[in-house]
Amino acid sequence: TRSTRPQRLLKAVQKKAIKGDPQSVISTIDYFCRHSEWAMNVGDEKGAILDSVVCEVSPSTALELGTYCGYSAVRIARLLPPGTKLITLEFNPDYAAVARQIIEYSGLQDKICLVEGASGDLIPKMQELFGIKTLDFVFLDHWKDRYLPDIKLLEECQLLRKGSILLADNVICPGTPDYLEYVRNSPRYESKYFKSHLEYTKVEDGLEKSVFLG
Ligand SMILES: O=C(NCCCOCn1ccc2cnccc21)c1cc(-c2ccc(F)cc2)cc(O)c1O
Ligand SMILES: [Mg+2]
Repeated sequence: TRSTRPQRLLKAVQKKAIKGDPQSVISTIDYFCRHSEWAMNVGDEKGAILDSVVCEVSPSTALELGTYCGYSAVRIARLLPPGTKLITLEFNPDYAAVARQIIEYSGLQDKICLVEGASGDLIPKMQELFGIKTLDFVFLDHWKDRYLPDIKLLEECQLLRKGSILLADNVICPGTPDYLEYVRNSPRYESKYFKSHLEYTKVEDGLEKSVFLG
């Protein structure tokens, strides 16, 4: 049967990228998605904003919801200080299988812990599974209708502390209206919108950065 888009993206990485070089994996994926087949990676334009927030936060504990093919996991992990790990959660086993191989190809497998499952199931178990108390940084890039319930769950599970940073992809396209309304109006968050474009297109999209105030 026909290969899947993630499998074709993986093949392009294995053919064109330099093994062990995260930047070449990132550039190869961006080239493939711009010139061969669009795919829902955060992309180069929003990726640069993601990079700047990760560098600013320099997190000791980081969570990504929505791995897909591992593009943003590689972007984040390449910037993490030594000894820190990114936990990334993927619901779709086929996406996870491709992401593992792309992460390994980039040489960042020791900085990334990929977990398969649903956010609603994993979040309550994070402290016991990973021996963490709170999260310094969360990148939301999974089902858009799960952003709001999941940050409420992060609050309930005491996984956020004063100063924890949430960065949400796709707040315009496909859009996360209930999440935006909440973080922009809740006294417990200070929010800022970074205007950009949907990956590899001219369509407006953006990232919302929200600081938990405790
Ligand atoms: O849908 C998107 N992402 C989500 C994937 C499933 O995530 C499922 N998923 C991953 C962990 C996880 C954990 N728990 C539950 C569900 C969980 C997504 C979609 C678009 C997009 C924009 C315009 C279009 F015309 C078509 C698509 C762009 C993006 O940047 C996206 O991120
Ligand atoms: Mg996205």
